[in-house]
Amino acid sequence: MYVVTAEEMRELDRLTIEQIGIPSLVLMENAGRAVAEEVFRAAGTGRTRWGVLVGKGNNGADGVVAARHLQDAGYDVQLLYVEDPSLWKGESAVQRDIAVHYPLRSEVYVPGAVDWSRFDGLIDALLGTGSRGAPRGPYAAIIEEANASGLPIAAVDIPSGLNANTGSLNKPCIHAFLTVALAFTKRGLEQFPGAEAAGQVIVRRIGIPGGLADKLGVSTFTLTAEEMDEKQGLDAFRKRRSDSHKGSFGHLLIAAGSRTMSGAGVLCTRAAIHGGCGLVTWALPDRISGPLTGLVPEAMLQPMEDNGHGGWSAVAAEQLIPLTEGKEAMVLGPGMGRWDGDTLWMRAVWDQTDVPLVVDADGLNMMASSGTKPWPTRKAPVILTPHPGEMARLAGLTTAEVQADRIGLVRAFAAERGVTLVLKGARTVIATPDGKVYINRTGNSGMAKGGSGDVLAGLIGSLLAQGLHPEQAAVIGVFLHGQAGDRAAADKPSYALTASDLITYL
Ligand SMILES: NC(=O)C1=CN([C@@H]2O[C@H](COP(=O)(O)OP(=O)(O)OC[C@H]3O[C@@H](n4cnc5c(N)ncnc54)[C@H](OP(=O)(O)O)[C@@H]3O)[C@@H](O)[C@H]2O)[C@@H](O)CC1
Ligand SMILES: Nc1ncnc2c1ncn2[C@@H]1O[C@H](COP(=O)(O)OP(=O)(O)O)[C@@H](O)[C@H]1O
Ligand SMILES: [K+]
Repeated sequence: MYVVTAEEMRELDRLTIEQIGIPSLVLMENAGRAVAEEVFRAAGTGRTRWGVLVGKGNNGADGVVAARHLQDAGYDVQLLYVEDPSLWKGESAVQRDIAVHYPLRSEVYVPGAVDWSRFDGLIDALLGTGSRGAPRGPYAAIIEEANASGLPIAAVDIPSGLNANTGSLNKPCIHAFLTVALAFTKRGLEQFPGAEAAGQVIVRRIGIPGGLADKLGVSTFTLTAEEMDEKQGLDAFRKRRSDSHKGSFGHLLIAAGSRTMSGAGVLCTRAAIHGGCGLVTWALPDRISGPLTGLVPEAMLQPMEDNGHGGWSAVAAEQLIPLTEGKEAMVLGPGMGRWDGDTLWMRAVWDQTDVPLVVDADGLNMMASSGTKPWPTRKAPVILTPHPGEMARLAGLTTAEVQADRIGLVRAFAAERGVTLVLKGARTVIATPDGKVYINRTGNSGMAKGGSGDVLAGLIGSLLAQGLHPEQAAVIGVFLHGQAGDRAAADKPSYALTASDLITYL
């Protein structure tokens, strides 16, 4: 499903009106009716007294249309114009005049003078994709009063105050239980905290052809079931040929684990096996290999030169590099720890191997320690799987700066570095080197626990080793990882979920 920016949405509106010839008022009528239908579906015949907060732009005009349809359905509707509508122009003025003749009841908002107990719910038609910066003047005041009223709020297109492109919230911002996104969902509705402020997001067609988004070059998508099956080939990938053997499904090398973080290696290796690859070799410091023998009986262990404390510092890059021969992919980083000179070590592995590579955790930190100058593009593909803290180190930003515009950041970073980038956290985003971005919707907060990321790295490595394209491996890996979390959370309380459960439910 396409995900658009405010600018893309305006362009899609314009193309539909000017090139296809659908009048703007028709789109508006479709939009307002769709909002009314969704509010009616949510509120039923129990909550029938609705206040509609109307701004002066097209978002407000959509709200007036919705008010008409709700009144027709038997609701008791009241328009609250945020400013005196007598000066309004264009389609807002058209809708205002229709409201007079319809008639709809209306009043002009006076701060502090609204008796909110008159309503069972509110429709937020204050600001949409034409909004700039934090809501000002009476817009700010009415948003604060509406939130404080405790009434359920349904937002038209986006909650007013939301940054439609990033998902960050201006002060104040409407907190809705339902958002009816018109024509396409917006980036800001798909990333937190915007996703929280939006409540349930329902996308309704309003007459803008879906194919127009493709023509315009919209390249951000949510991972729906359709996207997974038809475009990413999830179903096809899951079917294993009857005459296959372990050699058919690739051999993965994992460099992971050290004395205090041996579990990271265990989880990564187990996840790789459950992810379907034929053979897994786990390289680990010699001292910890003894105690771990048998913990993952399906994997082959490759004990490495030990630093005397179960760490990696004594392993020369030249000892790891030959192990990549005959392997279809490598995962490097989970639980490896850090040591003096590890950045150069990592750089040697980067330069001197030609297996597809998944870099996670300490592998990412080793890269970040060399500064923000991009490393040369490898011959074989690279997938980086940072959480926001690791991403901040890689990009030379603060974590807050990373989170402020996750989609914009990953798209630019993946293109600049020529890598596939998986920025983890609720609504993980995946960017490809050629400019596509996918937003994942599976997963839950039960997965916010140490070890979940190690499982993801092993799973993505497993898919790469099976020959999937890096884009497919990253997208399918993230989707299945979250789906496993959701299946586990359906069987037990999410607080009790463990990283090991993710593997069981893959
Ligand atoms: N045919 C179409 O185009 C279709 C459009 N559709 C609908 O239109 C919506 C977009 O409408 P839009 O472009 O008119 O902008 P909108 O979000 O209503 O508000 C802009 C107004 O608010 C003001 N304003 C801005 N920022 C502000 C702030 N921070 N604080 C206070 N005021 C602020 C700004 O005034 P200004 O500051 O410029 O004087 C301007 O007048 C879209 O989300 C969808 O619902 C659908 O019906 C489908 C067909
Ligand atoms: N609230 C959440 N909703 C969905 N997924 C989550 C949530 N919190 C964490 N996750 C997922 O769990 C994993 C955690 O990875 P990471 O932070 O690297 O943990 P660790 O390094 O401890 O294994 C990521 O895939 C992340 O997207
Ligand atoms: K709105």
